[in-house]
Amino acid sequence: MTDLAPTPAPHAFPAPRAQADDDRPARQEGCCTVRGLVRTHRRGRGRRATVVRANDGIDLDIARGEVFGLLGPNGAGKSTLVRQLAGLLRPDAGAIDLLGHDLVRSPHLASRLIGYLGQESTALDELPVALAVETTARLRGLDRARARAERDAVIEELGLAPLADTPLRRLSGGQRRLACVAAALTGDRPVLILDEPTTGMDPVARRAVWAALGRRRAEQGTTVLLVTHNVLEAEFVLDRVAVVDRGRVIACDTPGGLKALVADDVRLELVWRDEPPEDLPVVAGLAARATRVGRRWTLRMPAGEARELLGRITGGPALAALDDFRLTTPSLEDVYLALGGRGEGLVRT
Ligand SMILES: Nc1ncnc2c1ncn2[C@@H]1O[C@H](COP(=O)(O)OP(=O)(O)OP(=O)(O)O)[C@@H](O)[C@H]1O
Repeated sequence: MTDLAPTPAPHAFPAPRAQADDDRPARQEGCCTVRGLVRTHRRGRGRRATVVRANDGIDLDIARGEVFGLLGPNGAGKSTLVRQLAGLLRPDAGAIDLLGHDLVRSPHLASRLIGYLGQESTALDELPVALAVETTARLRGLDRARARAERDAVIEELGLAPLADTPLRRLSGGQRRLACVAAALTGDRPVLILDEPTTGMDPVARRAVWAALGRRRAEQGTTVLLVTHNVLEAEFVLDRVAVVDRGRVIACDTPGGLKALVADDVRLELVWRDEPPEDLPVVAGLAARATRVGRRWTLRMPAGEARELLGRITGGPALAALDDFRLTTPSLEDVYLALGGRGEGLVRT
């Protein structure tokens, strides 16, 4: 497949309140400020123990009403960061201000301000979906009538009505995740922190989640902090994104602003039927520059060079070894690679 056009957005969020005309959210009142955050984990026991610097001096500024993302591969330090913001993990050093509160000194305040969805949430597994949502709402301080009203609304909103009476442990992975998102959305929290909320979900469920978050942002000014390693989602749903690698923020901007860093380039993807024919000079010349995932080679280069290369590949013997190729405008993944990030942990579907 050849595709020179940018992929269309599957879902566009409603604009945040007071958004500017360009795609850059207007600078609003601060929601969360992080300065110099350091958190280490000890791995192993005894003399063999090593220390992992999971967050290595993180600075962030998140505005109210913003949908802000943390993008990075496995082990980059995203969950460690959001668990500190949610008051579940104490930083070794640094400061976190959330809506004017010092969360390092008073981590217990986080649970009153934040609706948090962690990567693993098994606490609700034995409960039917409706009761899990209602219980979460009650735990977050809603009276019974309001908790039930929120339960019914969010179950409807996320299309969970047919599963309302099914215990979470009997659901598929994606359905279970959707039920956990439903629970996380209850309780009118001004800030939602969701760690890979759409993992395992089909496109319909994902769209329902993005719509629900967009609605809360548009109607209540809710601030949303999302963790993802899905570069496509990051492009479509986030106002701004911090690219995290090895415990550090290596870039932070709007998806458009980040992509401008590599705007003069295009991305060339080559999918080989079998082993790439590296004995052919044109292929051998690309081998060292390509990022390889299985039989897929990805390269970023100026548009003219890509056209010339494709001409040589498709006009010569290399064509017989080629299963598919694709020429596209750069994505956040290209930005990530250009910044020195490791691309193999990122998801593109
Ligand atoms: N409880 C822990 N004990 C020891 N090491 C940990 C612990 N939690 C995280 N780590 C390590 O800290 C680093 C950052 O992990 P973290 O879970 O924050 O990354 P992540 O970006 O959220 O990854 P993923 O996308 O896989 O969820 C990794 O090297 C990880 O192995």
